[in-house]
Amino acid sequence: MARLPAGALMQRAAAGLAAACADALPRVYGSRVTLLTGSGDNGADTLYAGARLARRGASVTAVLLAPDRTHPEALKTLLRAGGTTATATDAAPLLQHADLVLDGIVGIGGKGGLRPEATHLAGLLAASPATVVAVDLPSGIEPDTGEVHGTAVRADLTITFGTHKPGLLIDPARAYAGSVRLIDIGLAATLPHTPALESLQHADIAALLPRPTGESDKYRRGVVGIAAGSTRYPGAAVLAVAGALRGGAGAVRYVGAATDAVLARFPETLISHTGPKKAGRVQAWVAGPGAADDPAPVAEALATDVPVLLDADGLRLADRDTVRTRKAPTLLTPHAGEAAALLGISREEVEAARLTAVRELARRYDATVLLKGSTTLIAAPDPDTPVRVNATGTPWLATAGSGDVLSGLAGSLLAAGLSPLDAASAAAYLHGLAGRYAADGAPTSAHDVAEAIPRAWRDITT
Ligand SMILES: NC(=O)C1=CN([C@@H]2O[C@H](COP(=O)(O)OP(=O)(O)OC[C@H]3O[C@@H](n4cnc5c(N)ncnc54)[C@H](O)[C@@H]3O)[C@@H](O)[C@H]2O)[C@@H](O)CC1
Ligand SMILES: Nc1ncnc2c1ncn2[C@@H]1O[C@H](COP(=O)(O)OP(=O)(O)O)[C@@H](O)[C@H]1O
Repeated sequence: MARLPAGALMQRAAAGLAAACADALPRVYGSRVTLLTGSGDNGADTLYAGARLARRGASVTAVLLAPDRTHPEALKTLLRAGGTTATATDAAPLLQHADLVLDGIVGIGGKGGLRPEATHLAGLLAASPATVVAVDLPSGIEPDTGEVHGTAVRADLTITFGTHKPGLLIDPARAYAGSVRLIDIGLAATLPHTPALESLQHADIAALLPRPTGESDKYRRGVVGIAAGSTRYPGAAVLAVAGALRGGAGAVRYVGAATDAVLARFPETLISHTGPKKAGRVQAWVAGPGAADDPAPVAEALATDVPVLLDADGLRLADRDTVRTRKAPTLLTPHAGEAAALLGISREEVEAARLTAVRELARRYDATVLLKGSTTLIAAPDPDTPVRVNATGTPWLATAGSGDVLSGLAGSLLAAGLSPLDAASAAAYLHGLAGRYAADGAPTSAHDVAEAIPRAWRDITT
């Protein structure tokens, strides 16, 4: 992100910060505020905000990480307002007895984790009962990727300026930010034209969802083929069909070994007793959930000229060169473990660097990739397309089979004519919202999530 000189923008940032701190304190007058002030503009923000709080009667002390490189004007302003300074060696009692701590060690200029002195302060802060407000972003997280290298500040509240940074949206860094409040300081004209990330909201998703018209019939609305399930895992087929039936396609066609289980639950499913190749008219295939070790249906689906979504076993069974060279688009929907296997790295490495992982998979497979988990990310094969971060969801979705529901839902949207990027984005959004409704603060099941999809759809579109 381009950096701008201080000045008016910094004053706006400081005003917003001071107002947020005042909201977070029972009262400003007489409260004890400690500033963790680094040598950059992020530190200067704390000094200007601290000056505003000092003028309102707070007792404000700035712990200066680099006393000789502190922003001189900002420091003068704090001192004039009655604030005081301390060095890092005196920080322990100041942090322990503060009501509120403003973290301005580093902002968007901090890369590669905190340096030792800052690490020490972050450790002391973790043991403090004070409310921690991070300036722009919590110090120590990687602003542009959401990675965390070593110790980082854990904030209760982050006041961010102008735009959300990727690190505030992607785990693991996201978890360090607490609640995030965006303040508009007039940066819009200076932000990059194409963002690195985008996060679709209700109205964006509503505009993508298919709507039947007077001319619609089941074939025009799209037929989604589900090649899933096995004698070992029949439930995966049932759940993928459950998701597909709620995804906007006009019909769901099933091929596989779980016909009886699928029909028992969903008699409206069309059944084909062949593989995908001869199954009849289908506008998009979902291949892989519960497929166990049979590569044939996956290979047959990939040999068609319609979009294919590969999930679960399908990811393992598919041939990478076939995916890369097919003409019709492919959508991959791995969780972190599956992504790790495809990339030849560990699950932990994927979870620590989700943005890199999803981009790399999209590049290697020349496919759209939806990486599931605590932060769901969707990357298109074109590296210049912003990665999408899903805004809905709940950890209650981490329940067996909920991924199968997602694959059916996304496949149905593909069959209805959405591009892989839009189908994946809309499916993740609906699925996350349905997960929240189904769970409502208590454990839920994949089937409940599927049944909550229509409510999520209605909420988005009405
Ligand atoms: N237009 C803008 O971009 C605005 C930026 N503002 C603030 O300016 C910040 C960016 O300021 P800067 O570019 O000066 O950068 P930072 O203040 O984020 O960090 C740079 C300073 O931190 C030190 N540092 C770097 N990495 C470190 C590490 N790992 N551990 C400890 N110290 C480290 C460096 O020596 C450098 O002096 C934003 O985050 C925001 O708070 C606001 O004032 C509003 C306007
Ligand atoms: N910690 C989490 N927070 C939010 N959502 C999660 C979390 N863990 C998993 N999920 C979501 O739950 C679903 C699980 O899918 P998946 O791992 O494929 O399960 P399964 O293979 O059992 O169907 C995905 O939509 C994923 O994004």
